[in-house]
Amino acid sequence: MESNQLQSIKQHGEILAQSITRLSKFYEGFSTPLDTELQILRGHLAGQPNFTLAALSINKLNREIQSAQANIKKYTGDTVSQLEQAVKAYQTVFKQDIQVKQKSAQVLVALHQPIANLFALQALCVEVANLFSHIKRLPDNIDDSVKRPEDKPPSDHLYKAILAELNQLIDTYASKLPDDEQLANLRSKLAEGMTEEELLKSCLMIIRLVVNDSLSEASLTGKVIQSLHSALGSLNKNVNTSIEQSQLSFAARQRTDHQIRTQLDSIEDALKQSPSLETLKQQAQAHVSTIASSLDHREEAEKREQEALMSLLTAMQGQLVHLQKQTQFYRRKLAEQLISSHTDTLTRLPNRQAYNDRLQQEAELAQQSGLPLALAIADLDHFKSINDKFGHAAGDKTLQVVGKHFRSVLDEQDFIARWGGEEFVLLFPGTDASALVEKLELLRTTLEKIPFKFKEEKISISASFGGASFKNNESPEDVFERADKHLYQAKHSGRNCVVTDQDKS
Ligand SMILES: Nc1nc2c(ncn2[C@@H]2O[C@H](COP(=O)(O)OP(=O)(O)OP(=O)(O)O)[C@@H](O)[C@H]2O)c(=O)[nH]1
Repeated sequence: MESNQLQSIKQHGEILAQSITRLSKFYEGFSTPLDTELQILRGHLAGQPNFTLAALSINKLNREIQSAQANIKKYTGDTVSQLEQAVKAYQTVFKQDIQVKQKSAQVLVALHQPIANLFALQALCVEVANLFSHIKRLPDNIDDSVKRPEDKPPSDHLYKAILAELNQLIDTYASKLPDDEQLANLRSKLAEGMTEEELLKSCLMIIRLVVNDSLSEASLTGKVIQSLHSALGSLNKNVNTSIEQSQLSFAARQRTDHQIRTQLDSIEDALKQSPSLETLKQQAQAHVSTIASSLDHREEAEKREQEALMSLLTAMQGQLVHLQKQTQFYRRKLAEQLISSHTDTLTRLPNRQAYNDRLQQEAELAQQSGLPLALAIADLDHFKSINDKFGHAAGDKTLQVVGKHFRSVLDEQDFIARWGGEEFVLLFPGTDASALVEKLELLRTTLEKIPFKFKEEKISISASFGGASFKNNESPEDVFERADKHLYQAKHSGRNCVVTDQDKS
């Protein structure tokens, strides 16, 4: 009997351990503590399962899942910064409108508050959407002083700034919606230039896209997290129920064992004290039948217990499968988001966000190791004329070829990202000031040799470079500013040249 029971517990433990193994595979790499805890849980379920320790382990797992929310926090941060960009652009455009100015300022304050959860993010998105609903009143509301004649595209600083922001937002969404015609049209119209009214309408379209996307991301991620929590909660509840059942069955078995022992003691007493063989026979029969009935009860109870345990394990297995599916979906989604949020859609190079992340890493590494670090900005020369002369598609193609070329010339450890427009930003770990000049010269000279041909016309493309090396305790912003100044000098010295800190001294 005892061995039957052991056998059954062993089988159940094995089923659960198998499910946990599958779950571990899906979670693998998601987070190291999660991997470790799943391994511990597998240990508790291997051989003779220890449900008490397994319950503790599942509680820990619950906590680890919660820490996955830190990732969500990062995505929340990205969404908030996109919303902030959009609100700022909107605020600048409607600067004449006091009401908009006040409301935008309120929304910006709200965007700077800590965001407790995805629902709070959703509320912020709704707030931004409400703010932008003002644009519906655009034709009556917009100040005449900011209107321009239809045929004269505006070219002031503000217009350029909005254009750059819009281009960046379009890049972000183009990868998510590659077949969106409206987005593709908008991209080419932006490159051709547009009136302020058209620009405002484009702003509205992109803003709607950002808000809708943020809302759907927030609700999707919220649903997944909720589902993971509820699945782990049910699992935990089931393990606790199983422990309670085991305790109850143990007590019941103890009671039956006690009854059997009492009956056996009574037989022994009867053997000693019985006056005749006939009486002894009768007493022994009565005791044997009581023992037989106790054993029957015990067997039935064990069968019931086994059935209950089996159905509990089946339910747990179902929950684990559900959990696996959710986790797989969630991991894929996170990976996709991470890649698309760090890649420039046109050149497939890392984008500005990726550059910011990498810059932080490289600056920290350089500080720890004491190795040199340099950065540079590359800006194509007279790029506008390529667009003007050969069309926007030729301009796009040029950016792709140049991006690919720069990447192929650079060493593996060097980093390049598209900063925006016709500008690229580069990081050179372990590169000192003179090596920086050599590397930038190599990029420059090899670029001008690429044979570009548009509409049968051979043209040469060149770029200007501004480079700077990190000095002790210098902030990345200061180094970037210096590189930018050097780039400005390069442009004003006739273009197609490299200017770095070395040229200054
Ligand atoms: N085709 C294409 N053009 C772009 C893209 N992003 C920005 N541009 C264009 O790049 C041009 C940049 O022009 P400018 O800032 O005047 O610079 P430039 O003509 O290179 O002149 P210099 O930098 O002074 O040598 C503008 O016409 C933008 O419309 C893009 O993704 N594709």
